[in-house]
Amino acid sequence: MAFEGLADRLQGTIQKIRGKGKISEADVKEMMREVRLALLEADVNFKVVKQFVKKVSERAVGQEVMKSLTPGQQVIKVVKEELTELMGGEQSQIAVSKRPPTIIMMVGLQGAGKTTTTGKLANLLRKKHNRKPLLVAADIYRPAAIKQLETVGKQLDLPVFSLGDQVSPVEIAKQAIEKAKEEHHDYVLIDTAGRLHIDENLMGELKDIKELSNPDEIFLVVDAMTGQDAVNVAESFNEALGISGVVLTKLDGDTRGGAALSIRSVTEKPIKFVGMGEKMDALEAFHPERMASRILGMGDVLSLIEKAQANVDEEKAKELEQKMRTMSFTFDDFLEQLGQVKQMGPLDELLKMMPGANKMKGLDKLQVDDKQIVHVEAIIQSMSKKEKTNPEVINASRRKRIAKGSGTSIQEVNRLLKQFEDMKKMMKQMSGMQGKGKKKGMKFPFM
Ligand SMILES: Nc1nc2c(ncn2[C@@H]2O[C@H](COP(=O)(O)OP(=O)(O)OP(=O)(O)O)[C@@H](O)[C@H]2O)c(=O)[nH]1
Repeated sequence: MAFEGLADRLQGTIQKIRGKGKISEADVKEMMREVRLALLEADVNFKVVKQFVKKVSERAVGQEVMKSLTPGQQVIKVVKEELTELMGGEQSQIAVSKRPPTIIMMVGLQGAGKTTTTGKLANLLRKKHNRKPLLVAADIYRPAAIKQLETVGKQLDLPVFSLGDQVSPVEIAKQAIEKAKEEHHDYVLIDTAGRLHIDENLMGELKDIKELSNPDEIFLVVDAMTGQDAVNVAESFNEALGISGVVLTKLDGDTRGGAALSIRSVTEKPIKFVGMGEKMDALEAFHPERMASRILGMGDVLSLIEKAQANVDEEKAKELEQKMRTMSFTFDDFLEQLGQVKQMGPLDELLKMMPGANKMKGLDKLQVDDKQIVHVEAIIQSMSKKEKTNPEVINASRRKRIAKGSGTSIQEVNRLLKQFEDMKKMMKQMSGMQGKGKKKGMKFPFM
């Protein structure tokens, strides 16, 4: 899991001071020593670490007193705010040209994920922003690169502009932009050549394309797994070409986090998007504050909610809520809820966004098994209508029949019945609590 070591260490440090009613300078010093180590271990640039620790220390010692927080919580708040700031503060938006098409140049070293990201970004622009992007294959040095972009285009059902590998990239860009104007594409995404390392030829060509196409954005794609190398690459590209933002790929891997935390501060250019997997929908806008929460174990609840909103039918959600309140929740509802959760993506990914998730030891190994869900579904489908509505009628012989019918075991049937009972109890507690204004952590009912 990305940021795991950093998250563990920072959360350990925070745990120590969380409840403290008083915090001395020595406490802050001690804490800052651990924060410093945690950041260095996560491969964050040492200058960045130094500045960060200095800022947090100053603010933590000279805290204005807020009544609603304990001193321990105030220090945590400072750490979170500064982490957010370090990653760019506000979420940064993608440019929109006043005179369409908006032109985006995608640059980066080979293997960083440039071509994949170009496809993902076009997909996002179309799906989320209702745009009509044109993809441009301008990497003529690696014939496979053109094919790769064409494959991506086919997969997404998006047009790809290509003139083969005998025409110069500058000419390709020029003609692509003309075509985009004619055909009313509002975004042009130019996939430029990548090399194994930065050299003058590459930069020269990129500068030529930049000069001709006058792009609204130049996105540098870097691989988060390469840590400080990614930061150095960003610095070089920015100096030579001037970039407008960074896309950090492979954040789904177990990167220590150094690149994510250093790039903004070193290059003064924002991280705009993060790649979270190989699939074409695995690109997310980068939210510094959410990322900071995630690192500090406060959970990325907002992203989770957004994901849920994108996938859950609102009408149905309301209906479900009503049922939960009136306690008329049945196994049929449960089945439907399972279906909706499944649409949100693999369960272990969702779980990782929950507050305290990286405290749950072995979550990575746990691999919340989507197969398990299939079993649960099979069990429910083997129940009669009456059993689904009134599970208390399910006696021993019915359990045997259900297990047989669903190809599972009696133990599994028992477990599900028990979980369902527990879940109903929990719902009762929660709906009872709402009136009193108390909060309790939500749990995935069937975990
Ligand atoms: N896990 C994961 N893999 C990714 C991500 N982004 C890209 N990849 C993978 O990284 C590999 C390289 O991606 P490409 O898009 O081919 O790289 P490129 O930078 O275009 O390389 P060139 O075309 O050679 O310049 C591919 O196997 C991608 O599937 C990501 O966010 N997560």
